[in-house]
This record gives sequence, structure tokens and C-alpha cells, in this order.
Amino acid sequence: MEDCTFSCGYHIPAGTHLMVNAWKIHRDGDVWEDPQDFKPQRFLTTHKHVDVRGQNFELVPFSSGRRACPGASLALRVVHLTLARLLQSFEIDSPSDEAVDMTESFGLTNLKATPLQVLLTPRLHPKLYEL
Ligand code: HEM
Repeated sequence: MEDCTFSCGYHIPAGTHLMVNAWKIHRDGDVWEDPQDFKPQRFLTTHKHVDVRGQNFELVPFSSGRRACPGASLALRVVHLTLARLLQSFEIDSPSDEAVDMTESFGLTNLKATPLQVLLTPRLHPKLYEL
């Protein structure tokens, strides 16, 4: 390992424990319009060429480079499958009429400030839920 100095002026001494702040990168107002808003349609329009696998540094959910997530391909499939099965199999509701509190808490990973309470009601034939 050796010291590293970038042309923009950052100097990183050898042995530094460096953590990438993906939360901040993913909310960069120079890249993302209304960065705090959940707008998945931006990936069909203004940012349709942005890839999640570490080639476009403005979006790095699986990191990038040699230590990027080796489970990315599996994860991209499993997330779709799990979400689809959940939506197909259950009515999803909240126990109260109040809007879900989406406030975030501070931490290394992105946690909700208040626990999510959900009511799941099976919507398919009971036989389909047998193990
Ligand atoms: C949506 C799901 C997932 C996300 C967002 C994700 C994200 C990440 C990120 C950002 C890193 C880099 C961490 C760092 O820089 O220190 C990472 C590393 C890693 N991920 Fe994932 N991951 C996911 C699912 C998975 C799955 C399904 C597997 C395995 C089956 C997996 C296995 C790993 C391993 C082994 C590493 C460490 C790689 C290394 O240090 O060389 N991940 N993941």
C-alpha cells in the first residue's frame, strides 16, 4: 500500500480505512433532480443509461471495482422474485390510518427511525401457503 494524492487535492495516507458514502453520492443534486424524492421513473427517462453494476459512479448500490458485491446478479433476481411473490400472495396494509413514517435514522446502513408495522392478509388459496 502507498499514499495516494488525487488531482483535486485529496491526500489519502497509506493504511487509511476509507468508507464510501453511497448515501451522499446517491443524493448529489448535481446529478439527480429532486434527489430526496423516490422517482424510479428517472431510470426510464433522464437516467435510463445508468447501470447499477459499478460502471457509472453516480449510482453504486453494489459498490465498484475489485471489492464490489459478488452477489449483485443473484440479488437483482431475488429482489424481483421476492417482491413479486409478496405482492401476489398478500394484501399489505398498515394497522393505522396514519401515513407510514419514512424518517431515516443515522447509521452505517439506512434504517427507519420508527419500526414498520404491516398487516399481511393471504389473498390466494390456503393450499398455496403450505410448506
Ligand atoms: C440488494 C442486495 C445487495 C446489495 C445492495 C449489496 C451491496 C453490497 C456492497 C455495496 C458491497 C461492498 C461493501 C464494501 O464496499 O465494503 C457488497 C459486498 C459483498 N456482497 Fe453484497 N449486496 C447485496 C446482496 C448480496 C448477496 C445476495 C450476496 C451473496 C449471495 C452478497 C455478497 C457479498 C460479498 C461476499 C461481499 C464482499 C465482497 C468483497 O469484499 O470482496 N451480496 N455488497
